[in-house]
Amino acid sequence: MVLKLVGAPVSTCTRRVATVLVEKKVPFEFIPIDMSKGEHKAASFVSNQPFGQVPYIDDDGFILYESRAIGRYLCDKYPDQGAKLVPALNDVKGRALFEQAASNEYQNFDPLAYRACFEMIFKKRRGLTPDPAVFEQLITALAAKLEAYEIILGKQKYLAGDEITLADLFHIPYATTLALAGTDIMSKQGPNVTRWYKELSERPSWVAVKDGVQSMSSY
Ligand SMILES: N[C@@H](CCC(=O)N[C@@H](CS)C(=O)NCC(=O)O)C(=O)O
Repeated sequence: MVLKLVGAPVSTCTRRVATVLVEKKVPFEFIPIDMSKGEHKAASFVSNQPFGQVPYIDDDGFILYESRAIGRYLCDKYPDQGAKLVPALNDVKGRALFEQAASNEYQNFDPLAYRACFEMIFKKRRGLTPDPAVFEQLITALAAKLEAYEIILGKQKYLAGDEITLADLFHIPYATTLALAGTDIMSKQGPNVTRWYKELSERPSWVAVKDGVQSMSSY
């Protein structure tokens, strides 16, 4: 049975998963959830995603949520299909460097990037008033983190080495949404971050889903 991706077409986390599905060339059926109607809080949804957040996948009855966990699952299930994205299990050092880079995304990049996007974009959707001063503080803090990225990416092509991994791809949804929030931080931090961000934002898997996820029946 074809894998089902249950999510919202332009949610950042749903598009994170869809990007990996496209990278791994996994056909999927997209089941859209209308968050404006609160469908993600309905009992039928919460029975599969107890936090009432999109997305989750239904892989022939196997239910999994958390976008990054889904990405890892897809790479483990389809190691020889599509882009590799995660070092092999027996590549102990490669695996450790991948997890180091993935932690950077989750701990150093995502909290600040998410809050900056929340301040200028998501607040408006909820009828709240953005605070540009808070946004600027967050962007200043994020710029300090990106100074470390500039050093890392000056020594290697990607965050975990010279091969692209999930750790790079996981950044794309919020890195690109930052531009919509009104900052060019990803393009002016330094030549290495600029080069890395440009490549990620133009990656075909992201281009295929960035304007809204749709089912993919074949590749
Ligand atoms: N850590 C979760 C976060 C999921 C998440 O926050 N999803 C957002 C949309 S991108 C959501 O459903 N927000 C609604 C809510 O939290 O009530 C993941 O990576 O899947």
